Amino acid sequence: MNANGVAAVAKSYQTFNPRAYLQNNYMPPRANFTSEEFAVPWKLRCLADAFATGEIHGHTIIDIGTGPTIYQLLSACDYFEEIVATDYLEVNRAEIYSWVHGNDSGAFDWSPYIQHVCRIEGKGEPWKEKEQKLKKKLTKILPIDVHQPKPLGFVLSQPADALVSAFCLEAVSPDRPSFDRALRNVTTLLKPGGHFLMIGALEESFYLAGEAKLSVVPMREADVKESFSKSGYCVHNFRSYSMPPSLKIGVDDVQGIFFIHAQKSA
Ligand SMILES: C[S@@+](CC[C@H](N)C(=O)[O-])C[C@H]1O[C@@H](n2cnc3c(N)ncnc32)[C@H](O)[C@@H]1O
Ligand SMILES: O=S(=O)(c1ccc2c(c1)CN[C@@H](CF)C2)N1CCSCC1
Repeated sequence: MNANGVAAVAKSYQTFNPRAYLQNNYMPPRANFTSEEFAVPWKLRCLADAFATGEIHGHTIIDIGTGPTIYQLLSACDYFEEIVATDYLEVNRAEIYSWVHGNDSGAFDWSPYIQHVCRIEGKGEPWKEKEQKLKKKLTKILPIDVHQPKPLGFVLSQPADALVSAFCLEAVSPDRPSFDRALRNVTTLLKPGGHFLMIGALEESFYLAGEAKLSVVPMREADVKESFSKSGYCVHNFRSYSMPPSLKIGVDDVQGIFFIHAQKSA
């Protein structure tokens, strides 16, 4: 284990600013919904399409490295009874808590995302209904460390039916072996035969979140597929998106995004 590298990552996250991170990635102009050619609609479409297959359902889904965002949970709402958010930082867990339980004052406004997902899911669901449904199902907001063999400690009594994760493992792993170990660690949280939906960065080496400059292990498509295969997954779907120059504004050096739908061997 690259203990020094993991410790350096943990130190770098101590200055992570959730609001700056949200500003950099989830607010206009970067967060553009006007066309499916943009990154955010692409991500939401990948998740909506995966859940629309009906293959991914059960009682509990765990989001690995939730951060201060909830967009990655919107299409899971109709397929799970319980949604568990997790993050390493208390400041991020507090952002999620504020959105779920707060009176909307000060919490981040996810309504454009909720409205977009209701539109592309095509069920005619009022966005306020989806918002309330997610808030009701998001029952746990837990500390996590993907570099620990038991990332959630001894909190959960049984493995989850599914996992979802967005921009986490590559953003917290100092190198490829650490990424592979982290994937193996979080896989212990998933039941055999369970599904894992992951969105992540391609060929990214850094990103900014306020004062924090975070290192990212650059991943290529082949690296992602190899990691999942080595962790005992069957890859059902892999899609990638190339970042247009207009979306490269200096807050990171991401070149593209990947979406992978993989199933843990039974
Ligand atoms: C790039 S952010 C991703 C946030 C969100 N999922 C998204 O889609 O934007 C990476 C997240 O990983 C969290 N993190 C940092 N170290 C971690 C660790 N050792 N284990 C799990 N999560 C960690 C950070 O606090 C941060 O919220
Ligand atoms: O949804 S994104 O693809 C996105 C969203 C979040 C992140 C990245 C990219 C890349 N850096 C990650 C650091 F880990 C965080 N997006 C990038 C283009 S503009 C809107 C936001």
